[in-house]
Amino acid sequence: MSFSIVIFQGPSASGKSTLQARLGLPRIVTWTSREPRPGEQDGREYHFTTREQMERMHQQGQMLEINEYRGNLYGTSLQSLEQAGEQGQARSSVMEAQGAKLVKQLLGERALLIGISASREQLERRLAERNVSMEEQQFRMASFDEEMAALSQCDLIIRNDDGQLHTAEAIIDCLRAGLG
Ligand SMILES: Nc1nc2c(ncn2[C@@H]2O[C@H](COP(=O)(O)OP(=O)(O)O)[C@@H](O)[C@H]2O)c(=O)[nH]1
Ligand SMILES: Nc1ncnc2c1ncn2[C@@H]1O[C@H](COP(=O)(O)OP(=O)(O)O)[C@@H](O)[C@H]1O
Repeated sequence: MSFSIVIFQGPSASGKSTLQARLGLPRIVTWTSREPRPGEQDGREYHFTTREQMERMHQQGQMLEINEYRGNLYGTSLQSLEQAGEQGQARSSVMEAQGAKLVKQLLGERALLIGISASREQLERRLAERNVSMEEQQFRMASFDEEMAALSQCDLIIRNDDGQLHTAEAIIDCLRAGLG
């Protein structure tokens, strides 16, 4: 069996982007209506756009999935899915739980859902170390319980607690060898 898409899900700061980069598959750049954060570039972290534009794209059938998360829309366009890599090559994406569930329903066994977990205390500390404001930290932690509960829908859950990064990376390296 071969996977078309590998999706990382889990709470904020659990290490989804870090492990996605480690996997090394072409990354799908998704769309969001949220404001870019300092240092983020349009077309690199996300395609930044308006809520109206995303809703229009959705109505026109251009989106694989679209979901509201913490007050903003996030979604994967069919075009960005096609553009991410060569035909037949698996791609990777990071999604919140509802979107990941939808893609799994749509693509079935062609989608591999990898959940990343870590404790609440550790995630709060990681966010604090990233110079995120207190308000933003609370905002991002608001979905912690929901994201942790939704790990049960994953095909595989990788623990990425403090001190576990090497093990988590070693698991990803095994997957990379298998996907290559
Ligand atoms: N459903 C869905 N979720 C997405 C998509 N792109 C990003 N996300 C998720 O939206 C959530 C919020 O992302 P972001 O605003 O970057 O904040 P952070 O990951 O908490 O720092 C994360 O769980 C992302 O993985 C997408 O195309 N569809
Ligand atoms: N096992 C770990 N122990 C300590 N810090 C980690 C670990 N894994 C990731 N980090 C750090 O936590 C922060 C959040 O990681 P990131 O991959 O951006 O998370 P996410 O994409 O889930 O929001 C980064 O600064 C990253 O270097």
